[in-house]
Amino acid sequence: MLRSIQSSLRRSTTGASSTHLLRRFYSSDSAPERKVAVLGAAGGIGQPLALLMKLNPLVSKLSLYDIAATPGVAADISHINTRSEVNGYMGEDQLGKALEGCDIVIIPAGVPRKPGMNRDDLFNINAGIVKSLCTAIAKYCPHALVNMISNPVNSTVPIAAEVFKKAGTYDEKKLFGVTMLDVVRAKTFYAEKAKVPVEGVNVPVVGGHAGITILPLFSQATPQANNLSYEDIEALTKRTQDGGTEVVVAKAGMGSATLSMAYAGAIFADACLKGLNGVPDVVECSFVQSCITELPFFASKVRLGKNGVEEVLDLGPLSDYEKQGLESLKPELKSSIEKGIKFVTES
Ligand SMILES: NC(=O)c1ccc[n+]([C@@H]2O[C@H](COP(=O)([O-])OP(=O)(O)OC[C@H]3O[C@@H](n4cnc5c(N)ncnc54)[C@H](O)[C@@H]3O)[C@@H](O)[C@H]2O)c1
Ligand SMILES: O=C(O)C[C@H](O)C(=O)O
Repeated sequence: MLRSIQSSLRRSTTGASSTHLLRRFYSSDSAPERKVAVLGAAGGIGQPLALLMKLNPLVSKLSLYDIAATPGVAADISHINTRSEVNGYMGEDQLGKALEGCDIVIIPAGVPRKPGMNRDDLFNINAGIVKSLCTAIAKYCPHALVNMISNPVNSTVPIAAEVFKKAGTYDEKKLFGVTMLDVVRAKTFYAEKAKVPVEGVNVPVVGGHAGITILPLFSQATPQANNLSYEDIEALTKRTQDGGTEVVVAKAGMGSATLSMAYAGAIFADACLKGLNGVPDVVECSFVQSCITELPFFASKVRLGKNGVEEVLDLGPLSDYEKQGLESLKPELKSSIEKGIKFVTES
């Protein structure tokens, strides 16, 4: 069981050949030392994500930080028989220690949605949390890759960028909004509808991470299914855009996606680790600083390398339906980005 989770973590869009490469070059004995921190580690996402990162043989030190309950989570996870040393840190005065020497910082800290809310309704609380955590990152591990999970991602990523700019540490190659859950959902929904095994499916998802800003590119899905109508594609697009709300409604006041998010976050962090370690051709979708549209941040396929973002890949050929979706999402995404920027520049 443990081995099969580990081997699925080793798999990425690069597929079986990278699994083979990793086995050859990055067994836990020869993998470089990598410290990964999870901020918000005692939360609904934080706990299963910490567990999955503990199972990742590319991690040598796992640092679990939260404002409450981390000693218990860390003690529990530390008994698992894998490579990494686990340490728990609780409260602001331990944040520096949690971050020192980090290669990757994953941030799922902040409040989740309740039914009837949209992601932007979380801005007032989460913007401040993200700002203070990023201020500490700039001070204690300015060279770390940052994987931002806290919502609204369309605004929290620009907030992080502005905090780092103010501190003089901003490197656009190292800041990632985690949109992997949209890809995970698009793959599942597409595989179900096209009746193909999900393991072999890939679907790029571009734009942002809220409602219509989430734009799955089913015209580029692999394998291409001939059995899907225009209406099927419309329905799949809508379901992917509303995937978060589907979970919020089903949880009925008990929060939003945690388990699937932990899975998605672990896959994305694993891809970042592989990139840092020099594994070639690691490509995943992420919300990053971008020139591929007129918007300063945009989610698209990104090639990961030793310094973080190696290349932001362009959108490729879009169907007319996707072209329309792209134009429709721009005003909302632009305003969420500007809201994040202003939160820091005007404070
Ligand atoms: N990017 C995505 O695809 C995606 C998916 C799901 C959820 N989310 C977002 O992730 C965030 C967390 O969701 P959750 O379900 O884990 O929430 P949760 O309430 O279960 O956990 C959040 C954790 O953050 C901690 N926290 C609060 N302030 C903190 C601070 N200053 N420093 C460190 N930790 C702090 C809390 O103590 C708590 O343990 C939410 O904003 C949610 O909307 C994003
Ligand atoms: O929907 C949410 O509020 C959480 C997250 O962004 C998701 O997509 O599941």
